[in-house]
Amino acid sequence: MNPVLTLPAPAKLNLMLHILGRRPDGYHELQTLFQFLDHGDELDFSLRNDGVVHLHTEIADVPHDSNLIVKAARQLQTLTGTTLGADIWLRKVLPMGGGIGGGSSDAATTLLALNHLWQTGCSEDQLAQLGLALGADVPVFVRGHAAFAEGVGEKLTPVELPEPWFLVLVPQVSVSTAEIFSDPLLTRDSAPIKVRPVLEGNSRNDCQPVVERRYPDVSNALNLLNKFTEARLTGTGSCVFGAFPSKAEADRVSHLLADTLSGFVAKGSNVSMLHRKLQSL
Ligand SMILES: C[C@@](CO)(OP(=O)(O)O)[C@H](O)COP(=O)(O)OP(=O)(O)OC[C@H]1O[C@@H](n2ccc(N)nc2=O)[C@H](O)[C@@H]1O
Ligand SMILES: Nc1ncnc2c1ncn2[C@@H]1O[C@H](COP(=O)(O)OP(=O)(O)O)[C@@H](O)[C@H]1O
Repeated sequence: MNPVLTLPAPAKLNLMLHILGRRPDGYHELQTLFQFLDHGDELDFSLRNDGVVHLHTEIADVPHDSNLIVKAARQLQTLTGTTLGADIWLRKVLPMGGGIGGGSSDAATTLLALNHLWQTGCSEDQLAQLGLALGADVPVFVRGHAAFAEGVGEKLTPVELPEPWFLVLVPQVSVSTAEIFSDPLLTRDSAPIKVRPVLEGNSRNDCQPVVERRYPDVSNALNLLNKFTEARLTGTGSCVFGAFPSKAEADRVSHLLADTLSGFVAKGSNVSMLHRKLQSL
């Protein structure tokens, strides 16, 4: 048995999300602030010499070849022409369709892991570009630093943010990103804003009113969390989050809400735990 490389795939939060307009291809121009959480999936990678990419873990409603992990691996094979393959296992922790980027993070971890295992020598720029074709959120996970993102999420300016503890509530609904971006009532004309006012807290999530209207469970979660701290939607949801000064305080509120809503407590981090682990290899 070949040695196994085990790496994390952390979640992200969109601390704010403004929609500036719609491009001719239908995609929306955004401004968003990404921070990572010390909480996520975990993947195991083992080298194969026959070029086969085999993900051994099935996830509900996602066929093997549509899984972003498999797609990422194959894209890297195509780009580099390597004849190597991999066996991959996934421990799925992050809720799907939750706006915390699980699929995108799995894809980014796969690109970085296999570039390392296959010794394909791609630069971070090349991997971020490859990742963008898989999803708008993949590049920030490849870069691994908290960032102010523009364009569709690919123009990244690294930022240093406070690293509070977050309580993330997980309403039991999966929100389709495409459905929210096609809603006629979505705000699409927010004025561009500079990083500084964003860091001073002058922001919101433009998707939130549309998601709240369509998903009462999300609206309930926001109302409940708002009783304790300012609550906000991440991405297109369904997850909502609030910041706390300590783990003890976040845990306390989590326990108070536990009968009504599931969730988890995790620390915000400006350097993703994937990159911290890679630096130690
Ligand atoms: C909104 C964000 C914010 O971080 O996160 P999530 O809530 O999905 O995690 C992302 O931009 C989501 O990125 P991602 O989840 O990769 O979206 P994609 O698969 O690329 O796009 C799904 C669909 O959403 C719409 N879409 C997505 C991104 C964007 N900037 N404009 C869009 O109009 C398009 O209709 C697209 O077909
Ligand atoms: N490895 C993966 N993990 C999660 N979802 C995946 C994966 N590969 C493909 N998908 C698909 O991507 C969709 C969005 O996944 P996810 O990243 O978890 O949500 P979000 O973009 O809301 O944060 C899923 O509903 C699923 O159909």
